[in-house]
Amino acid sequence: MEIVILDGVDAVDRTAADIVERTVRSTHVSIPVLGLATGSTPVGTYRELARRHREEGLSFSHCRAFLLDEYIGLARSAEQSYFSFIRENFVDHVDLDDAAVFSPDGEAHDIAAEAQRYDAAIAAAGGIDVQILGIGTDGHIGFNEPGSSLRSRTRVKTLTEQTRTDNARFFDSPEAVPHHVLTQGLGTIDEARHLVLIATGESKAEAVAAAVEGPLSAHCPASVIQWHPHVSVLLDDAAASSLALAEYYRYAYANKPRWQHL
Ligand SMILES: N[C@@H]1[C@@H](O)[C@H](O)[C@@H](COP(=O)(O)O)O[C@@H]1O
Repeated sequence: MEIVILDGVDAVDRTAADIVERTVRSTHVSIPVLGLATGSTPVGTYRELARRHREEGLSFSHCRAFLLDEYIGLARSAEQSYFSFIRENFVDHVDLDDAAVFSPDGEAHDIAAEAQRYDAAIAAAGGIDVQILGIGTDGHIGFNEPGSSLRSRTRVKTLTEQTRTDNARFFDSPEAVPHHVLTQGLGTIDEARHLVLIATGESKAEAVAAAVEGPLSAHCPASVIQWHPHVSVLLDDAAASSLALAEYYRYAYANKPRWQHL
């Protein structure tokens, strides 16, 4: 696990974009599979990737993408659905084929079957090469709320009131935020080959400290990243402000061997 404390949100966006770009341009991977997160944190990364597409010829036409999660009971066409969110904030601005962008169907009649189908689709694509992750203020990744099994697969979860309140800003009223979601499990996420967790702002500081320096525990689902062999945690100063070993992380990154990528 590498913890990188960067100078401002733009640097976080650029560094996350660098990692995605490296995967997309890799000659070792014929069909790069991207794991996309929603929420406001990765929007700057997506904007930077779209800029590189426009100005630097970065092409996503050979890529596939899988979303982490979706609300249950919200039409895909609703502007708050993650299906719509990822198109508005990323897919519509690059040359990624819309048909190559997959997300759990929160309107499926048989939601348990849909969850299994989604895990199988990720496996059939060869797994995810690079997974972007945000983090909720209660330590969730995807929509894996506290108490999520560390080896869970894609399934239904009930949102905490904290998450519903945090996400109310995207809806007309707090009551409109769905109670249930379909989310990749922590075990599903753990199978991605590279996890890139990004967090900015002071509101994420406690959750980041619990995820990175706390015990590996279902109480803080994001702590599952400690178990993974290739993790980059990209933070601004505010999101890093509760880390006990911040000084060491800065020192280690500043002295990183030049031949080593994130
Ligand atoms: N399901 C998403 C998560 O994937 C995201 O990480 C989290 C944080 O969102 P934000 O980046 O807006 O703080 O929000 C939602 O709950």
